[in-house]
Amino acid sequence: MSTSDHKFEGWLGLDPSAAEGKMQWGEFEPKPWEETDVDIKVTHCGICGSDLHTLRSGWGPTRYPCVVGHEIVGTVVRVGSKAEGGLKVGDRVGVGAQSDSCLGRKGDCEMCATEQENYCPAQTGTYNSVYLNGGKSYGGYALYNRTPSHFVVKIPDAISSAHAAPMLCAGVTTYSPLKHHGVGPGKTVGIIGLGGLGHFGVMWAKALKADKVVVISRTSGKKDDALKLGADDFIATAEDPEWAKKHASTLDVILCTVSSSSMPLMDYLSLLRFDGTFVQLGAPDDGLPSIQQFPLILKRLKITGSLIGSPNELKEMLQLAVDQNVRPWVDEIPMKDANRAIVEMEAGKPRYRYVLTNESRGTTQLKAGL
Ligand SMILES: NC(=O)c1ccc[n+]([C@@H]2O[C@H](COP(=O)([O-])OP(=O)(O)OC[C@H]3O[C@@H](n4cnc5c(N)ncnc54)[C@H](O)[C@@H]3O)[C@@H](O)[C@H]2O)c1
Ligand SMILES: [Zn+2]
Repeated sequence: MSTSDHKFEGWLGLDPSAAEGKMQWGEFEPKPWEETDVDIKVTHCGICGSDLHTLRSGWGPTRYPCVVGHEIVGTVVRVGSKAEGGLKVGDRVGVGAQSDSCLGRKGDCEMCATEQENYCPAQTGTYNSVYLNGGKSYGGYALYNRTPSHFVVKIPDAISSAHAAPMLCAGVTTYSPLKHHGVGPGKTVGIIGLGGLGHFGVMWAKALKADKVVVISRTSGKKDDALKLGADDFIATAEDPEWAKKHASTLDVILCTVSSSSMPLMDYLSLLRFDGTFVQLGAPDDGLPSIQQFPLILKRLKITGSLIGSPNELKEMLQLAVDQNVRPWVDEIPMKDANRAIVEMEAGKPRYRYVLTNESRGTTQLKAGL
């Protein structure tokens, strides 16, 4: 099919019940085409925790109909005459959680000028967002995707599409803060929550040669996995009341990927050494627990956050994955089973990322499978 004269098809969330596995297959109107755009035949799309927050309007009202999915890999089928990056029809490419920014079109933008496009105030999310030309953004639980070329990255030959997909959000969201906060030799790192983001956090911290990586989880159910992923130690907070005391002041940098507000934040902070940094990545629907001042004051602690990664960081991370042989643990699930997959994601089943796949499935088969 030519993508120029068709609507696209995908899994539409129509109201918050979509997050309970009630997405419906249907047509949507991609953004109006611009010559800087690329159309991609989606072969793979990872399922990120953010897809669930958005489907259920957890972060405020979602712009339904909404097609989620921002760990997209596929094949280029159409390239605009002004596309960047030497992209060609047939290239294997990826799109992460950001699909546009002002790129200077709105005047001076310090973030775009310094290649930190992910912090551009006018950034467009890959779904549930609006482009500067007024079109809505739709994600990768679909057959096709249209994205401005600046936010389309080539996938290195050495990385399979199923492995590349989760790197584009979960991967870069953990890689970027580890790099930014100087994780490497001499640093000890804690990763709270072993899910899609968390399992990448462990692997990147090891690939960056951190001295020690500790996983902090509620139970010891994932301990063996954590050690296989490269972790040096594991803390099960629900199984040892003394955990915070035993491990006090041992970590330099903590990434917190927990997506619910019921977390012992002050105990987590007590694990940091003097001058340590706590990076919140998880984005609970109902915010974070309150913070007491003295632990911060007494150890000069820093609490910060981090948002996905820039196009340059995506490229850097893919290269690190090639050089250090970092690959996520994925389960491939046919696109037709997306509703089942998101219900299982909500229940915490993936070990550690589900990737929806359209490979060798046409529209007819998808419809037949509904
Ligand atoms: N900051 C960003 O740029 C960014 C990017 C992507 C995702 N996110 C957010 O990160 C969060 C995690 O996303 P994900 O895709 O890794 O989800 P996930 O479900 O794969 O992983 C979350 C993990 O946290 C664990 N967990 C939940 N509560 C916990 C607790 N109290 N203690 C310890 N572990 C706990 C869960 O069991 C699960 O393993 C979501 O809120 C998502 O929206 C943020
Ligand atoms: Zn994501």
